[in-house]
Amino acid sequence: MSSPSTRHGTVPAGPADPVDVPGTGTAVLEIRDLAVHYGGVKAVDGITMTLAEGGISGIIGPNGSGKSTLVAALTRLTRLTRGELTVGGTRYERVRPGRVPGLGIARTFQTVRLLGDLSVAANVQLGYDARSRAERRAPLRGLPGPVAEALERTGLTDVARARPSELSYGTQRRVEIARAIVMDPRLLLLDEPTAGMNAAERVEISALMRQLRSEGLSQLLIEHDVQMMLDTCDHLFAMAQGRLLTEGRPADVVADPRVQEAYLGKGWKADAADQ
Ligand SMILES: Nc1ncnc2c1ncn2[C@@H]1O[C@H](COP(=O)(O)OP(=O)(O)OP(=O)(O)O)[C@@H](O)[C@H]1O
Repeated sequence: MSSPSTRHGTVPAGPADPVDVPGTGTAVLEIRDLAVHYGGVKAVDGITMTLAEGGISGIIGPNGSGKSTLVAALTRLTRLTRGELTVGGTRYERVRPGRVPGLGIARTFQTVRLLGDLSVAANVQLGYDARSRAERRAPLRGLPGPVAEALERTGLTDVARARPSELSYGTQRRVEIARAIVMDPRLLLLDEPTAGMNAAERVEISALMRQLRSEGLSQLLIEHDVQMMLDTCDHLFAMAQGRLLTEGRPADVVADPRVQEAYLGKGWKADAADQ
C-alpha cells in the first residue's frame, strides 16, 4: 500500500509487527499530571502518559480504575482538576469539546451510535461533514472522495448503501470507525470497540486497527479483553485506582504482578501473557 497523505502530513507505511513498531518516536499526545476528582473521588489522579505517533497504545485496568474518565478528559468532556494535554504539539486542556475534532482527535464510543435511517455511506459522511463548516456546504451528490476512501479502508464499500440494521454488530462497529477516520484524525480513540462482540468479530477489529496503523494512524485503545490488547497494541498502560501502575511492552505489562494483583481474576492474565 502506498503512503497515504493526510492533512497532518505524509506518513510512512509501517510494517505490521505490533511489537517491533512502537511508533515513530514522536509523541502524538502527551498527558502530564492529569487529575479528575469528583468531590472526594479521585477518578484520575496524576496520570502522565506519552502516546507514540504511528503506534497503537492501549489502556487496561479493572472496573472503576479511571479509564472512561481519562477518555472523557482527553476529549474535553469532563473538567480537569489539574494537568496538561498536548496533541500534535498544541496544548489543549482548556479548549471546548467542540474544538477537539479540529485538533485531530476522533473517537468511537462504547455503544454503537449510528443513525438507523441513513445508509452506511451517509453515516460516514456525517463525520466528513463535521470536518469544517466550509466542507459541510460541499455538494453531497455522489460520495466525496474522503468518504469513499474511508469506506474502502474499512472494507465497507460493498455495503455502502445498506442500513446499519442490515449489518452485523461487528460491521456496524466498522462503520463507526469509518466515520471517525473520515475526519482524517492524527489520533483515533477507541473506547471498548469490541464490547459485545464474538471472537471472530474481535479478530476482525484487531486486524482493522493494525491495518490502519500500517497506514500511519495513531490509535489509543481502551479495552477489557487482554488477549485483544496483546494482539493489537504496541505499548500498554495499566491503570488502577486512578493512577498509572506500569507501562511497556504488552506482554511485560500483562505479566507484571502488580497488574495481575489489580484484577480479581488473575489466572487468565497469566495464560494470556504466556501466549
Ligand atoms: N461523574 C462522576 N461522579 C462521581 N464519580 C464518578 C463519576 N464518573 C466516574 N466516577 C468514579 O470514578 C471512578 C473511575 O470511574 P471510570 O468510569 O472512569 O472507571 P473505568 O476504568 O472506566 O471503569 P469501567 O471499566 O467499569 O468502565 C469510579 O470510582 C467511578 O465511580
